[in-house]
Amino acid sequence: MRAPASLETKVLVASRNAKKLEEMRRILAEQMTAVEVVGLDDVAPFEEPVEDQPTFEGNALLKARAGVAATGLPTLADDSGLCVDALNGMPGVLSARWSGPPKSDERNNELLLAQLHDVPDERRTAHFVCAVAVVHPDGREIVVEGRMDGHVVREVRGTGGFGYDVLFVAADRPGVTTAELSREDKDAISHRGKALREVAPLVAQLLSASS
Ligand SMILES: O=P(O)(O)OP(=O)(O)OP(=O)(O)OC[C@H]1O[C@@H](n2cnc3c(O)ncnc32)[C@H](O)[C@@H]1O
Ligand SMILES: [Mg+2]
Repeated sequence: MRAPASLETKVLVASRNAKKLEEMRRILAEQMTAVEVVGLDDVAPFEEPVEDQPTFEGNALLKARAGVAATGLPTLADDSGLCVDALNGMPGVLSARWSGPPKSDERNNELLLAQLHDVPDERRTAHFVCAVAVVHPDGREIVVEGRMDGHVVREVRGTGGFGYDVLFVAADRPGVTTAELSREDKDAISHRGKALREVAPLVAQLLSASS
């Protein structure tokens, strides 16, 4: 027998990226007031999967399934990245580790700038993608994707956000990088904001509906 919905309001958010997790917690808190979000630091350590899938969806599912298997909690995971048209969609799923280990946003940004050095302004278009996977212990799974279009600028600007935000200008907010937006404004237009706002009501349904 399944537990009543009232006992099933904890959701594990499986991310090791503190700044991403902060965005996820903030957006989810607005959308799902009755749900308690726990992080990987709040549960017993477990072996986390290698993100070796060719798609954001595949990696998000890997991370969410591993969380459920280890904790028994409904688990939500985000796999995201920047897809640059002049680089045939790269770094894409490799965004976090584009410049090799250990993960470094600063080196990733330096490498991206170097790779785009000779690319003229009109061909510096790019978009962020965020796939959010939610996996329930009973096997039900949901994946949604959000996207934010824009372009890559020529020098880093701003102190907010994380990752490639210092180099990315969203089409919806011309003239400033997404690292120069307020947290709320980034959430309003971001790939992550879009995906999480779409998935939140589905999570509520998943937690309350009997299978
Ligand atoms: O897998 P987890 O543990 O969640 O943390 P991670 O940082 O490795 O996350 P991903 O594998 O999903 O890789 C996402 C990378 O894409 C970039 N990225 C994703 N969303 C971004 C955003 O909103 N702003 C800037 N860069 C972003 C950034 O380099 C992230 O490290
Ligand atoms: Mg990762």
